[in-house]
Amino acid sequence: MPTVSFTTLKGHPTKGRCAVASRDLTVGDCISLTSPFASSLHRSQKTRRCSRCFKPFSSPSTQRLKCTGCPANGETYYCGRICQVADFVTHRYECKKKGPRALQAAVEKFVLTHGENGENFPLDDYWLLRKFYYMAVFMAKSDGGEMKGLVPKLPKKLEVLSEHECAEDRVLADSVAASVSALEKNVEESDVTNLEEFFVRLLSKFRANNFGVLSDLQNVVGGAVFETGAILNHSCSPNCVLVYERPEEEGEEMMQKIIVISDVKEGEELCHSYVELCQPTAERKRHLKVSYGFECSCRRCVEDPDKLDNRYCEVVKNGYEEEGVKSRVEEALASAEELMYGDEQEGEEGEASEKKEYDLIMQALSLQREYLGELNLKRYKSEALALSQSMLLSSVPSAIDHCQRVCDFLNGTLPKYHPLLVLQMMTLGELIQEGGERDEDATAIFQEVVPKLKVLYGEKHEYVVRVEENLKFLLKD
Ligand SMILES: C[S@@+](CC[C@H](N)C(=O)[O-])C[C@H]1O[C@@H](n2cnc3c(N)ncnc32)[C@H](O)[C@@H]1O
Repeated sequence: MPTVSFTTLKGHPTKGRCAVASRDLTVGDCISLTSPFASSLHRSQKTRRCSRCFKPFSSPSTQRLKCTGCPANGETYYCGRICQVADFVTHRYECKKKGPRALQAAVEKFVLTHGENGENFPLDDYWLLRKFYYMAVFMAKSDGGEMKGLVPKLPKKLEVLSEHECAEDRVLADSVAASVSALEKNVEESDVTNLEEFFVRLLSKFRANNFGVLSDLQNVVGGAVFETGAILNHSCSPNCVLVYERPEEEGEEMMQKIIVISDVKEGEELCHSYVELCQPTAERKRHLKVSYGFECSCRRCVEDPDKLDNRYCEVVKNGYEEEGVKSRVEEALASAEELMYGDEQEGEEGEASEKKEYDLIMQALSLQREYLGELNLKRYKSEALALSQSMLLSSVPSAIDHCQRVCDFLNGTLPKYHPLLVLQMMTLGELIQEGGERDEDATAIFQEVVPKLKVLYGEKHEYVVRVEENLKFLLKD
């Protein structure tokens, strides 16, 4: 059941509405647990997860129901009958056989207006926008059967959310309106007169209010609109984080959980971060302006000019640019990337090629470690790349070294309860345990990580169980 606790809605002079704590809150308090208003799985995940609840399939070919009406390029799978039936409310509009035949053509036309393969358009956003629209249609219909005045009938909470408009939205709205109008003609009579205007508003609401749904490992697997989550404003030093709970029982929905990560006094505003926090102030501000239409005036951006900005580009030894070190670093990294992502090369494969990639990254990294500061973003990126490569190569000592440095970076830049930091620390503990030489260090890390994992993912989550078992094993020795 959706729950919202300990929050009151207030007006804010510059941000529109805001959510404030209605009592003192402490780390770990959950202020909201809600299912999505509309959601859409990313195309890359279509065969791997249930399209309604996003639960991963244990293996690609088993335990999943395929929608027989969907075209080959738009496969839709469900974890079971309950999810399939529940999703039909909106899926019937997008599914070729059961829905309008004009849709496929409309989508294709739409995609073609954005590059040959739709590469200029975030297609996953479009699928979610459509779901959002169909859900709004469904709500409007069940609320009186009229399409007329659909905008005021959008979910009430979203209706009053602040909107921003940008030229990009207008162009996009034009195309969406064209494809949906093709769709409408074939489905049902529509009273929506000015589709373009309608979609500018819909897009503005959508852009400012949709969320990337993250897997437990912090990869984006889909998008969704959550009415409660959408009420929280942004801060670059947030007191809340969002995590997504995957359903346990068949038919349950994926839930967005909002968790308090620092103590909050009654009356204080509750915020989460809309953007990646490990980036310089100017970058965060630019992203917020472009994607959400506001000038960030949070404490970190204004009152406390970011002390991290200098450290993100810190050079600790002279000559990085002048003596050509920078270009040597860039060359080595470009060659590594060419090997990793370029066309398949003849010759070495598998481990030999991975070793070569790793050596090139290390060539760059040894120079970066000598010349750049510990929180320098470029150095951090190479360190993270070297970590994945060393894990591919099953080289535990190198992986421990890189992982430790990545954790040090995240520790210096993220809030203590940030999922990325906590998960990276869990990995570090596991690598050290696997290395077998520093059990006390692994024990100390796990002891620090368990309470944080519990705060973020709950007492019974598989990560908590796993780390507690590791701890038990280490303490037994
Ligand atoms: C998801 S909504 C948040 C709730 C919104 N304030 C409302 O009135 O319902 C996102 C929008 O809120 C506003 N907003 C959020 N955080 C802000 C901030 N730190 N400063 C200024 N405006 C902000 C922007 O208009 C943004 O597009």
